[in-house]
Amino acid sequence: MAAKQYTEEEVAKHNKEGDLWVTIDSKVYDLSKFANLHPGGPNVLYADGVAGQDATQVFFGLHRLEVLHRPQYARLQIGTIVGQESVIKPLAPGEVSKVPYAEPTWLADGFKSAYYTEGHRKFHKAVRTFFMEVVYPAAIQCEENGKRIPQEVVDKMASEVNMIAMRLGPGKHLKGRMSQLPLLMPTAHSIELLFKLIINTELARFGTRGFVDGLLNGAVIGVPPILNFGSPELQARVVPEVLSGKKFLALAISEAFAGSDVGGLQTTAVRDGDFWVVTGTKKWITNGTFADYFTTGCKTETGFTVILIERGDNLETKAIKTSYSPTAGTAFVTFDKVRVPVGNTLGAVGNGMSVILTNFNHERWMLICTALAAQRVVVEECMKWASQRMVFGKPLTSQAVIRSKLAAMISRVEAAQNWLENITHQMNNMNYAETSSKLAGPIALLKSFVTKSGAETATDASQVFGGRALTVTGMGKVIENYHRTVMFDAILAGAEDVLADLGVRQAVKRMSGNQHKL
Ligand code: HEM
Repeated sequence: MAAKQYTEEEVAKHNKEGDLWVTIDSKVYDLSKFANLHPGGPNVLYADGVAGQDATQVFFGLHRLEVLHRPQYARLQIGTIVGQESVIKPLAPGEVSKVPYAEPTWLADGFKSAYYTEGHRKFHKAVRTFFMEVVYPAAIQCEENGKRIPQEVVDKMASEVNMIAMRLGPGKHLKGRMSQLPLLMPTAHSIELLFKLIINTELARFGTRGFVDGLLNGAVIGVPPILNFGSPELQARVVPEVLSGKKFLALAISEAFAGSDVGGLQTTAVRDGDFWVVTGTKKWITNGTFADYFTTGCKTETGFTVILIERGDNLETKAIKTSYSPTAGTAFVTFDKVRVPVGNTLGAVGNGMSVILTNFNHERWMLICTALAAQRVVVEECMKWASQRMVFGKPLTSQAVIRSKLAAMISRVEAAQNWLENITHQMNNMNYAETSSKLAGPIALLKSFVTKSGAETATDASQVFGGRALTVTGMGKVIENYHRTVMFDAILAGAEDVLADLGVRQAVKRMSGNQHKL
């Protein structure tokens, strides 16, 4: 950090081409050489009120703070203004935002919660710190270059904090791993669903929707059927490889022939002695391009059966171009008479539909967490932007129409957060069977609500940011990524309208019988 101090009068003398200084948030920058390289052009820098002046307000109307922290720009700083202190600071890793509604109330100063304890807060801080320090830099890079999550990040997630195992939530797969979690585990014996909620909401704050799925989501949704329905031998062989980040796994259910209507699946598995012979295709398979295993829904003689298929001869994956980053590894998978040991069957033959359907609750709940967290980040971005953007000499927040959009956005995330915490509390207190019978409907309704409100928030946020919401880099980059990708949440793990309908059908089913009359 440059230590030299200048007075405002000294800075003001450097106000022309070839000799150009500006002050931003009490820091003095020498832009003499940079001016011709400036992406916004040199002339804007020579303007009155900029050259030799305090350009803080105009700067933050056009750039994100992170610009000043990029090494190539940070080194333009030559000193500070005497007697002034910088007031604009990025959050330290693990720190909670002070912007109203940027965090759920349980993290806000002075608010109480019926669900969370001091242990959850400590856990939250550790998870946020880990994600910001270890995973976030990779998220930004991979979202842009489309490559899969780097192996060294996977290794750190697995070996340093057991993040891959923890992302699966409570269960026997955590046994023996606890001792490796001193940094993150508030208590050494259990990890209930609120911890998993915290992990999911933290990783969705990156503003990089493709990478969020690329962060081994395939394993998060594809390993539970192995844990719940696989033989002990299969579990012992496959689960440690995946949870240690040595192998990757994808859930392969949807097809070009069938998406939310899983009854229409056409991939077939035919018995041949001790093997299944699997033939067919799967589409939209997240992490499929780099997966080693596929938890696959197949049509068998007596109904549907879920089978774990290992990559090998006759199994091909092709990347599908989608509107989010290829870092997610979205694939088209072809099985051409793939031979799979019968021991890889998950659950009873013909009982695959219930394996698929029970797994959906867990997948949808996870998606609600990430969709909601991403939506909350949009609220934070809009709160900040509407306060710093000046129009007609006043901040955007002085416009009633903007305040009304903020009101709608805030209300939607707060409503969904409270609903999610309630459902999570119920899940924590119900066994697997009860969750399946009582919560499939509420989870489906909440997912539908969160994704519908996400689309509304994407539209509102784009109006707040204007043209900036349309560019991949710069001020509106988070909003651009959000409105380009918001439909993924509305479609993956069950389309929005189908789920809304499922929620109501489940409720109506619970009213069967004659006892409910007005
Ligand atoms: C340390 C000083 C500055 C640096 C390092 C810097 C850097 C940048 C960068 C990297 C961009 C590309 C967009 C982005 O990534 O956000 C940009 C765009 C721009 N900058 Fe600067 N800038 C500085 C100061 C200023 C100042 C004082 C002005 C005052 C008018 C200005 C006006 C602009 C404009 C008009 C754009 C185009 C914005 C857009 O397309 O939305 N810059 N600048």
